[in-house]
Amino acid sequence: MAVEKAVAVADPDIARAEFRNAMARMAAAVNIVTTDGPAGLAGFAATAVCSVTDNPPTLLVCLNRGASVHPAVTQNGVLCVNVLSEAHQDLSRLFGGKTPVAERFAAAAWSALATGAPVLEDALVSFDCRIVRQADGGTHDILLCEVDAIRRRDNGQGLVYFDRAYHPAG
Ligand SMILES: NC(=O)c1ccc[n+]([C@@H]2O[C@H](COP(=O)([O-])OP(=O)(O)OC[C@H]3O[C@@H](n4cnc5c(N)ncnc54)[C@H](O)[C@@H]3O)[C@@H](O)[C@H]2O)c1
Ligand SMILES: Cc1cc2c(cc1C)N(C[C@H](O)[C@H](O)[C@H](O)COP(=O)(O)O)c1[nH]c(=O)[nH]c(=O)c1N2
Repeated sequence: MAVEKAVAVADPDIARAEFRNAMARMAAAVNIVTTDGPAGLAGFAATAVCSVTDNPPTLLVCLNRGASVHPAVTQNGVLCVNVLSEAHQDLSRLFGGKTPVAERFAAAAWSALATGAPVLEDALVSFDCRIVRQADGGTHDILLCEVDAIRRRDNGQGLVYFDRAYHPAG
């Protein structure tokens, strides 16, 4: 095993950089989180998504307070977590960059389930959610999301983000 350095992270700037380098070594599923409603249509690429409990079915999503999508997501109070397949790398790049909203959504086909948040037609699975609580995570808001509806397909490989690059999960 190659041994790497251990780093103390007292300096905040070094801590941030070292934390990001460390997080780059944590493989994560890639999702597109969408919303629609009175505050408008929006969507962003997200890896900070995980399961909280199955009773009631609940996910958490960490959303940067400075993101352009933040007002739409939090004011609409609904979102859909669309889990991406290996075929969705280009779509993820669109939703993870500074592309205008209309251009992001024009690149794929969408439908809706219970909340009206856009459901990606060929997602591996889509969790249609209501935001039931919002916790303060500093630069990010931690959104606790109860699942109202699920759509799943049983074929296709996942998409993983690791070492700042996309990889097929299988
Ligand atoms: N949780 C997040 O907010 C998050 C996650 C992944 C990527 N991003 C953004 O996507 C862009 C490209 O990311 P990258 O992975 O190629 O390189 P990067 O060096 O910016 O990030 C490396 C890793 O650090 C974590 N990270 C990055 N920014 C973060 C933030 N603001 N808060 C908490 N964790 C963060 C993520 O796990 C990321 O994969 C950057 O602008 C980054 O901020 C944000
Ligand atoms: C692979 C990957 C993963 C994530 C992101 C990016 C990328 C490339 N981004 C950033 C988010 O997608 C980005 O803020 C918006 O899409 C574009 O920024 P604006 O919304 O225009 O500010 C991101 N942002 C966030 O608040 N929570 C997250 O979990 C993630 N995860």
